[in-house]
Amino acid sequence: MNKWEREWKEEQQRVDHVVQKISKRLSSLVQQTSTMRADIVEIRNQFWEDITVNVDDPIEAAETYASIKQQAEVLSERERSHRHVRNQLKTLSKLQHSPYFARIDLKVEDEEEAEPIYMGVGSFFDEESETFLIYDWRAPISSLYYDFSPGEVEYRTPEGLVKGVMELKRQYLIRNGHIDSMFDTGITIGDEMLREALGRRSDMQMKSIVATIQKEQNQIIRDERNRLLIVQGAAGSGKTSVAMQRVAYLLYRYRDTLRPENIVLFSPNPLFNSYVATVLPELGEENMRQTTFQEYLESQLSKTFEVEDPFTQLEYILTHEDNRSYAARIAGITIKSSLEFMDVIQSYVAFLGQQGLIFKDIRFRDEVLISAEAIREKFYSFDPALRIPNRMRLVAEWLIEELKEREIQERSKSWVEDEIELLSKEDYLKVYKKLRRQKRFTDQSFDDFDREKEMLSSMVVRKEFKPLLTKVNQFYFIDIPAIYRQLYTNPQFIFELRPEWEVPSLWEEICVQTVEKLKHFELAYEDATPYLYLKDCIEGFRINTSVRHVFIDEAQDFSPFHFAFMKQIFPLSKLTVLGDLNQGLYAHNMTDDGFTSLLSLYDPEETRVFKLNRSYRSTWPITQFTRGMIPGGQDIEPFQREGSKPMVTQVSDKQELERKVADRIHHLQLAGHQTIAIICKTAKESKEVYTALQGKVPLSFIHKETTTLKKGVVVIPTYLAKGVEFDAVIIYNGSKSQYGRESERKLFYTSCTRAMHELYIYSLGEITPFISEVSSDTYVLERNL
Ligand SMILES: Nc1ncnc2c1ncn2[C@@H]1O[C@H](COP(=O)(O)OP(=O)(O)OP(=O)(O)O)[C@@H](O)[C@H]1O
Repeated sequence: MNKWEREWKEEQQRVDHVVQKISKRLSSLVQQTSTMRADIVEIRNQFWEDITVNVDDPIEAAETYASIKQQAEVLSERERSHRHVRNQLKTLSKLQHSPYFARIDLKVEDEEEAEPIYMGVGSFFDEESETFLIYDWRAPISSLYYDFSPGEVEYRTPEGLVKGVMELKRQYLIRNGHIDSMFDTGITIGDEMLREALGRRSDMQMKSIVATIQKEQNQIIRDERNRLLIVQGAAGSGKTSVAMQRVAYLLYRYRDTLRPENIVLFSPNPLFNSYVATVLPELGEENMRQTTFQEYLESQLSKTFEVEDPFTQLEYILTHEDNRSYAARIAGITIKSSLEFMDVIQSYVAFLGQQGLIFKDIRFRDEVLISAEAIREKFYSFDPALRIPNRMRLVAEWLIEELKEREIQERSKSWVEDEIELLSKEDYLKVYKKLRRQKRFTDQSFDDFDREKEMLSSMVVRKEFKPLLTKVNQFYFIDIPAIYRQLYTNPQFIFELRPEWEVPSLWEEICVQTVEKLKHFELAYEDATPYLYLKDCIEGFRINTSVRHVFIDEAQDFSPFHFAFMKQIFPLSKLTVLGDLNQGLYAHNMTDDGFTSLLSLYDPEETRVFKLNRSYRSTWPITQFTRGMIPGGQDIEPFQREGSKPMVTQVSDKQELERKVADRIHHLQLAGHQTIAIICKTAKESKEVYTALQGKVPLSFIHKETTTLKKGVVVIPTYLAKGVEFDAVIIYNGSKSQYGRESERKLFYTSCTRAMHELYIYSLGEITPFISEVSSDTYVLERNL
């Protein structure tokens, strides 16, 4: 047995020892939880029995209160401990199979001997030996593993800086308590381990990367200082992975104060949400709140409008270029996404503070109770120095008082009597009981009838008025759609608001288009955020203060306006923004100013920008090929993982194309690939391809309502494939006619970069210039003409 084999054996013995300890602890914890649960149930049942409620005597009432409070505290303390034990159980069950993935031997300054530190997805403290048999990967000491190679090291703890020497850095792959592989690593976290992790086939769920986090990724994961973190990373550089590990890190680091519901992740589509949903549970943490910006918009606007989603907008951009109104629509998207447009709205709001607000009549049974004009007058009678939302609150209070008076007047109207006739027996009984309670019913009093009638009419009127009062409290009397529309009804109006604004040439047409849509209660995607912003400026911002961390993935799809709006609604939150400007698909990011506008929103002292240039997803040949398509692509570092060159096949007719693609799918399946995507430019093309291939190969069609990805072959438009990866990718038609415009370059690049192991591009007719420009050594060309 050589030295390495001996060491391997000793390591396996340690694994066995640790696993045994974990099993022992697990059984005692299981025992503990069941006792705890029984305790809690018992306390809950006895809660009221142990307390004598006496509220008549103030001294006794105070005692009762103290006793309730004490019982509640005991209960909540027990529940907390129960939760804690349950979490421990969850972590230990994971550690039992794979207790750790790395070890470092650290000799701390002034100490004689090096101490081995083992790292896993959670920590395990052995009470017998009073040592940590496993350290959590997020503990301060574990940072050494990610940040240093063997040699001199230092790390920060709450007590201060610790210096020392790392004598060994070792990695393991342990499955079911068995060491499958083990490497000693030098400079970075071993490429062998990484290669092995990246070489695996995709199974439609994102994985945790804790064992192989790279130094530059670790910095982002552990950053605690900055309010705004921007991560600009190449396709496949680990942005989403970093975001997920960062959430896990924050939940650990601030475990006493931060709960998963205080963190929100905005992702590009619901499919992506389900793709990443398993990462945190794999790390023993609960998922943060996941949503899409569209979901937020809908929650605020869907009662009033049919809100267009970003995919429909993109579908329009990609398929309607011959449309007469196309240029104005694109110009409108660009303008309405800019920070300048936010300034326009602010000027408009200032204007509205003086004049121009539009209100709705408050009507009741086809009669105007309070006219829009009266509300308008009231509003402008308040001190103009007060902000609009404050004046609106005063208007609402005034309206409620007015309505209360009207309510009394209404009781004597004839419709009330008719309604009383229609009342049910239960309603009568209610009134009767109420009168009795009030002791107003006498046995033979002659006015009993009048009292009953009075009460019945007030009941009938109140019931009808209640929704009116609720609506007033919710500011329904303000006509926000009309106010937003007013901004566009007269194209000259904007010059009055901001004479210095350089109004684009197509502004008139943009106005016509916007008004037309609004008339039908349709809100274009580019209008949704400006509309909400205007609404919030008038009604007051619906801010969320419980959210402490907002993550935005695929952030290149957010406009400067979106970012500024996000800052308003999450005022106490830190922001982690991850994106790749080369994958920007939407019209609003064609201006290419990147994250400059976002940077302008935060203090530079509290901001940090990270760049991730190493790309991990695809094999070396695929990244070599794709990086040639984009400006600055030479800075992307492909990861050394072998594979075949992408293949570009040119065909001359549709049948040939269908046949070739079907054949390719068979080959890929035979080669064992589990996830194969046929990526199309649009939903329209996806549908056609799906119809053409159906029956030839088993496949599923992914559309914007699809929420989970399954293994197998999928036909998918690029914008839904964003952020996701596949073993093999087929670009259905990478021809010049499909991807000929400069604005389609990023779309094409995004599609190609979804491939992990193999990439095939077919082209019906002339090949897209985005390929012809790339060095011909990076791909294999096949012409079937
Ligand atoms: N340190 C790492 N160790 C192991 N795998 C990694 C590491 N970093 C990234 N990966 C893998 O690389 C692939 C791409 O990662 P991820 O999806 O996070 O990248 P991305 O930058 O968000 O990509 P894109 O912008 O193209 O959607 C994933 O399979 C991920 O598991």
